[in-house]
Amino acid sequence: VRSTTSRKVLTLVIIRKGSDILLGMKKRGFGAGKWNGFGGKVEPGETILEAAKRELQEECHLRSDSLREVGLIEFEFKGDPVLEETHVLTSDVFEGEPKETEEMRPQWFSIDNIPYHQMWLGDKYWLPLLIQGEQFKGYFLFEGEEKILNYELKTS
Ligand SMILES: CSc1nc2ncnc(N)c2[nH]1
Repeated sequence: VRSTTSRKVLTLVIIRKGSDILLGMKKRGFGAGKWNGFGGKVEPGETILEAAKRELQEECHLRSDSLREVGLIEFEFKGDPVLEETHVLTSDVFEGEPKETEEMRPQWFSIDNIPYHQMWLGDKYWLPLLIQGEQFKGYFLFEGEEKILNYELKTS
């Protein structure tokens, strides 16, 4: 049993186009300097889906009405009692062109050229499952941003 005092609910959206995926270079704040999916906190009164759509629009000006939740990942950071409950959603149906914002610089990556060395360490474990169309549940225990102490990952 993992005794954490609270959970933060986050979304993480991966948009696909053929054999490419869209990632954003985080320009400031938590995770700055890493390529990541688009997303952030779920506000009170928002559903996961509403939050994911909002963040996608805010962070790169894409609109999608067909986001599907395909993964649930718990990120824990040693020493930090808040557990990040991250809902991973994806779609290949969207409108608009990705636009750079203050938060994120978007870029398309071929799925066989994903910049894992510039991403969160756990991504190389679960992102391939998303690309293969699997549903998954995971738990990652980080120590700082550059070390994974333990992880579990299963397809469901
Ligand atoms: C959307 S916020 C976020 N926190 C994360 N922690 C670890 N790995 C990630 N990919 C993360 N994304």
